[in-house]
Amino acid sequence: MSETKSSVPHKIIGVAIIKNDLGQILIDRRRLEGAMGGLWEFPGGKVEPNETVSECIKREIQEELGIEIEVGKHLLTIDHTYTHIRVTLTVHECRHLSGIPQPIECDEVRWVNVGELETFTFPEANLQIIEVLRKG
Ligand SMILES: Nc1nc2c([nH]c(=O)n2[C@H]2C[C@H](O)[C@@H](COP(=O)(O)OP(=O)(O)OP(=O)(O)O)O2)c(=O)[nH]1
Ligand SMILES: [Mg+2]
Repeated sequence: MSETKSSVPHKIIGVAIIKNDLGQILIDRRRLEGAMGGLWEFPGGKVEPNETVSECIKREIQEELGIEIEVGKHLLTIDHTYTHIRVTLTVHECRHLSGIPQPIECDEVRWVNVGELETFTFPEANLQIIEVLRKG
């Protein structure tokens, strides 16, 4: 008998590729304590019950960074299984509207050029996102 079902929890994550007027992208560094601590990521978080992915992204970005964004079109979806969790990253392009990003729920935030992304350490699942952005 083959074992095909994974027993780790599965979460749907809304992920924002937020661009400013200079074409830079906003990244944040996850808190040192906790899962994937210290790694850089694109802002976002878990989709709550009765919430669309777009609603989730807008809410998470307001909660985590204190800024207003416009959630734009879907860019890609990545399904990835880590040792303790399986995530489905639903990635949307977003536009920065107002506010200066604050590291409210993370250690650091930065605007970076697409070409600089490879110099930061991201979770494994992000390699595909960065590849798409570099080609974009
Ligand atoms: N936001 C975000 N999460 C990512 C990225 N890449 C990646 O593997 N993840 C994973 C890390 C986590 O397992 C999961 C995001 O969950 P999270 O715990 O940060 O969710 P959250 O913001 O709702 O946080 P919390 O309220 O549960 O603390 O997705 C990414 O680029 N951005
Ligand atoms: Mg988050």
